[in-house]
Amino acid sequence: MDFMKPETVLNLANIRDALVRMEDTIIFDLIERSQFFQSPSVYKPDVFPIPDFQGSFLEWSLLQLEKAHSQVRRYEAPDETPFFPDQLLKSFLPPLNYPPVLASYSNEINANDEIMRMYIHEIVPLISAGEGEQPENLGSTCTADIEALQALSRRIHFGKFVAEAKFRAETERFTKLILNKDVEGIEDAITNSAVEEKILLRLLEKGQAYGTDPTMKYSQNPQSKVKPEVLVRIYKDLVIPLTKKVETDYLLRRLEDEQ
Ligand SMILES: O=C(O)C(=O)C[C@]1(C(=O)O)C=C[C@@H](O)C=C1
Repeated sequence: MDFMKPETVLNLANIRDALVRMEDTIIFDLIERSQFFQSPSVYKPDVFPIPDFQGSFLEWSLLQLEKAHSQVRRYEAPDETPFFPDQLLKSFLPPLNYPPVLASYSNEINANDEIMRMYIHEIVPLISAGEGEQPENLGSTCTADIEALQALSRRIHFGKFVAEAKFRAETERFTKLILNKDVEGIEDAITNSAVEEKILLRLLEKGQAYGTDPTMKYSQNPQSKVKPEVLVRIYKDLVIPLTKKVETDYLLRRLEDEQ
């Protein structure tokens, strides 16, 4: 899909292809993070004497990166959602002027606080190499976290494109549901259980393939770095439900643009 060509962005098959590719990035990022211990000091506020900053080492690191990336226009792209939208810097490059494909309020749909909470409290304990601290790996842990968080955020906020494509395909049906503020009805309308099942099955296969050394496949006990069942659980309980929440939050406001 090409963000300069709106028709390619709102094609549900293209969107789903992009989501499939993002699985690979997410799995590899989680595998990368899994070699380190939990290291709670990365996530607790005010553990380190960071000058002029109150918050965790991870928050500080991610903010520095977002400031730098905002200057190379990362957050002008409609598929990138910052964790610190109020603290970005202006780019000295000319603006990109992507043709609008999403509703005018789409930047206000930002699930990154929830993604951060879910990642720290649910995903990190599931995938880390052990509990406790690894002081020599604070930086590597934190950069692995940032990669994983950004990949998860991009995937989950892709729900906006899915929602827009679905709204355009069934405008009348969604208009009724939105006017009735029928959250359950919207959730039902955006759910495609067959697609979800396919994703979970594919994750199981990918987890078995990517997480192991392929030359060891005939050995008795090839070790997965992140257990395939854990990947499935992360998607089933966290990634897909949050994607659906982004879709629903986006759709609930979708008639604002029609007025
Ligand atoms: O592919 C879709 O139709 C989506 O809405 C995306 C997604 C997902 O998160 O992967 C979410 C809800 C559907 O039930 C199926 C899949």
